[in-house]
Amino acid sequence: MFESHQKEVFRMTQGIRSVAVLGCGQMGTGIAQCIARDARRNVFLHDSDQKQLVRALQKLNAWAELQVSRNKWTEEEAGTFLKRIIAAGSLKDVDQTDFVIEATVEDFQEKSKLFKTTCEFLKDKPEVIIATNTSSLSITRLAETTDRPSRFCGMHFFNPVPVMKVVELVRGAQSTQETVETTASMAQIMGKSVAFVQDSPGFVSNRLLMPYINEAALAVHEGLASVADIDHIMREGCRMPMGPLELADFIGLDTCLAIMRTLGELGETKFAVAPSIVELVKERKLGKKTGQGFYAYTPDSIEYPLGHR
Ligand SMILES: NC(=O)c1ccc[n+]([C@@H]2O[C@H](COP(=O)([O-])OP(=O)(O)OC[C@H]3O[C@@H](n4cnc5c(N)ncnc54)[C@H](O)[C@@H]3O)[C@@H](O)[C@H]2O)c1
Repeated sequence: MFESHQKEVFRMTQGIRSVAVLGCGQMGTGIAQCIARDARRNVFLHDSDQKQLVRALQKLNAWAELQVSRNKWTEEEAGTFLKRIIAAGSLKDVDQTDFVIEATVEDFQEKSKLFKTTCEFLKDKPEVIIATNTSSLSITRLAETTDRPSRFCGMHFFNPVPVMKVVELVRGAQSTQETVETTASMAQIMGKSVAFVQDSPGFVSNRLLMPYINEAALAVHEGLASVADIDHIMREGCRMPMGPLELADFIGLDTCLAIMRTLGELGETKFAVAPSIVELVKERKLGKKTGQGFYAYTPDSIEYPLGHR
């Protein structure tokens, strides 16, 4: 049974030799790492901000070096891993790939603009699946902004990608069974298990997680306790691995705010966003990635480990 499933995963993914990752912030970098490390495929990294691209390559290099210095990999293994990672000269290079994973900002207009251009470059490759790592946006509506709604679906990874083992797989109204199965197989060769969820704001994870984070931010706003004490209570009293506010900083407050606004589409007043989150985002205090959010971070604490074997 297990063997026949493995064979099927192999069959679904054998034609996929190169994967494009669009957007290489914290999620895109982690996704690229799993494609090169676990799926053993080439990965084309693209970002509209050259600095982010350089930063992603530096992180992946540093991670490979760490594997060697800890005797987990030989120099040759590290070299093979790094050879699979290619900085795309431009978005046009997407035409050299067989599968696309989008991980740019959580903004419907931005993502749909990017899909439009991506599809122009992919016009001779209608078979290529586009998967989006959106945390909350409608897969069906995003699919409609592409030229291939049947070959589009949601592939929601968790942060940090190389460490977290599950992917929420979200089918759009027009996604075919083959699209879903191929994407699920891709997730599996990247070392992830798959949970199938309906296309609804925030899917399952963020529908449950964001109200919790928002409530913690409201508690700060109301002066119920300090940021550190709220996190301490939830870590030590409720056995959460991270407190809600450090988790919000880790995710990125801009991403949290965007997700919460999408949850507002559910029409429930319980999703009214805490003023402290809106204020921090206005001040570009986006959490760990900018060095300041609910907490302040020193420059060397901004980098997080990308997963150790
Ligand atoms: N942060 C999390 O915990 C988390 C978890 C799961 C899913 N996500 C989702 O993943 C996506 C990315 O989140 P992130 O945390 O990596 O954000 P991030 O801010 O770290 O990175 C976003 C990257 O996208 C790039 N970008 C923006 N517009 C672009 C464009 N038009 N073309 C190419 N690149 C572009 C930015 O330069 C940046 O490097 C979002 O949709 C988010 O909701 C985030």
